[in-house]
Amino acid sequence: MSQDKRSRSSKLADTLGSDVDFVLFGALGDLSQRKLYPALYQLDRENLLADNTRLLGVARQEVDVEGFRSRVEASLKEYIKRDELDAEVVERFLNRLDYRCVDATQVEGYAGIREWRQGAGDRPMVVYLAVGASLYGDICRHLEDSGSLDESARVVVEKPIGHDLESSDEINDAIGAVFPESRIYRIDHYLGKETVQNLIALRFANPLFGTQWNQNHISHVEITVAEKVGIEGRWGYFDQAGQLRDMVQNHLLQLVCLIAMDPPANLDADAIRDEKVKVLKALKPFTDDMLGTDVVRGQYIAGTSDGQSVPGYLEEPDANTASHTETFVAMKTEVSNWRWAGVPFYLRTGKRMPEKLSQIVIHFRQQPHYIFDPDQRSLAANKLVIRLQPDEGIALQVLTKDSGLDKGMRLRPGPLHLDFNNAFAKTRIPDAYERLLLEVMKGQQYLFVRRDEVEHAWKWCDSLIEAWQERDEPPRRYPSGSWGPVASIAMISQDGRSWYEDY
Ligand SMILES: NC(=O)C1=CN([C@@H]2O[C@H](COP(=O)(O)OP(=O)(O)OC[C@H]3O[C@@H](n4cnc5c(N)ncnc54)[C@H](OP(=O)(O)O)[C@@H]3O)[C@@H](O)[C@H]2O)C=CC1
Ligand SMILES: O=C1O[C@H](COP(=O)(O)O)[C@@H](O)[C@H](O)[C@H]1O
Repeated sequence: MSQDKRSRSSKLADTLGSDVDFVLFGALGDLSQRKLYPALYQLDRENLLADNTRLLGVARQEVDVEGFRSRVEASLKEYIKRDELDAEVVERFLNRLDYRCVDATQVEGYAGIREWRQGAGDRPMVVYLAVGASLYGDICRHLEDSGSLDESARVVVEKPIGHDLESSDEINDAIGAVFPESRIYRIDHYLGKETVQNLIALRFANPLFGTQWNQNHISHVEITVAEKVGIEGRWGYFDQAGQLRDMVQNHLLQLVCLIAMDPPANLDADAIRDEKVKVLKALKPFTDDMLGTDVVRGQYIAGTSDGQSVPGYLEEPDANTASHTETFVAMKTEVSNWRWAGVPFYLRTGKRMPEKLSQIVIHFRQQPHYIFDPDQRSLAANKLVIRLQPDEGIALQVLTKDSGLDKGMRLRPGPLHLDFNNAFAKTRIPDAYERLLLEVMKGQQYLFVRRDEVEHAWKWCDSLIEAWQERDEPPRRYPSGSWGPVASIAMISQDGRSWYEDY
């Protein structure tokens, strides 16, 4: 066996161990092209796809296998950096692909999928639903009725699952009628981000933080997920959803869970998910009287992005000019339990902000007795800044003595800084979908969302949506390229605080 082959085999034994048959519904859609093929290619390049792993693309368009492979090759060329495109790996990857034209709503077409699976032996089947959630029920049922499934089959579903608790229950029931929970992988791609997983390591591997992580030592928590992009031509989807359903119900609440949860007994999927559910259950529900003080909804108007003029939300292609859908939301919430009582969690997320920035800031309390210059009192607290993207890293703001003979005991804030790109320079930070696809192939569920998590997240969001609907107020306008409505600054400053924008 060559050295190369040997290292490939041992890597597989550590990570993957078996071949998989992917059946990808929505094989010609945006998600597949932008995220899934590039992620699978990267896994192949890293020798993490076992030799006989195959993928069957499924969509309604009439394309032959060669045409399908050319489309996938074009996606790789568009979304993979040039120096990461290896012709040999591209060819190996494309040879794994096959295609069937199937209308997912018609059971007749599924015979093609069943035939493709014949002779698969004990190779597990992973059905990936990169289609709208309204098709999930039909697809699961038809896969079963056509005899295409076996005990090995896992299903991967994308967010959003429904638009409220009731509709998510219907979708989850339809999937659950065919697949047991242990074989359902609900994606929240934020859980696949390297820095998001790092929250678990940071909190539970460092006693320094473990002992301080509660209302005795932390005064408040900020989570910002700012996007520079607008709605990217997705008016039809986005206008029905809005930023609360698109980003808060899933990604931001998962971040809240990872920050607020108690230590799990171990790293098993259910141990982690049990703790996350406790956080979701403890979130303080919204009532009408909190809308004026604790929540701000915004919608972007025309402005600039990277120095270029960009249209407002209501001027986007296909826009309905009467829409009150929010593209920004800021809120103050609380996890009402022993650990976090009285600690506000300030969340904000919006589209068309000045930059792409996802970061969590943990603000520690001040010392009980302050002995330095009274003018510097506002400096005297530590902050832990966890930068999720871009420029992934962690910075702990500490206070030291300012140097110089004339400075006396003046304080100077400065970061103890861990920049992931510098610290781990030789390691490429993988895209979230690479990690998630790998975990699906390994049959591990800890990075996927369990049904009760989805339900409790919806229950909390529904309380806010109902309060909004009763008030029926238009969102506040904010210019593209700004940090959202001024009211979101007022919301936090009423507590004597401000959004943290340094790093
Ligand atoms: N795009 C993204 O960045 C993200 C997407 N998602 C979710 O992923 C899913 C897919 O999104 P996206 O890729 O953007 O959607 P697209 O509209 O770009 O793609 C949908 C795909 O589904 C296929 N399709 C639609 N109807 C049928 C049918 N009846 N039978 C078989 N195939 C069908 C389409 O092909 P054809 O018309 O040929 O049948 C196409 O390949 C959605 O649930 C979305 O919410 C989640 C996070 C991010
Ligand atoms: O799920 C979604 O996420 C993206 C933001 O993801 P990121 O990895 O770029 O932070 C968001 O733009 C999209 O509207 C939403 O559906």
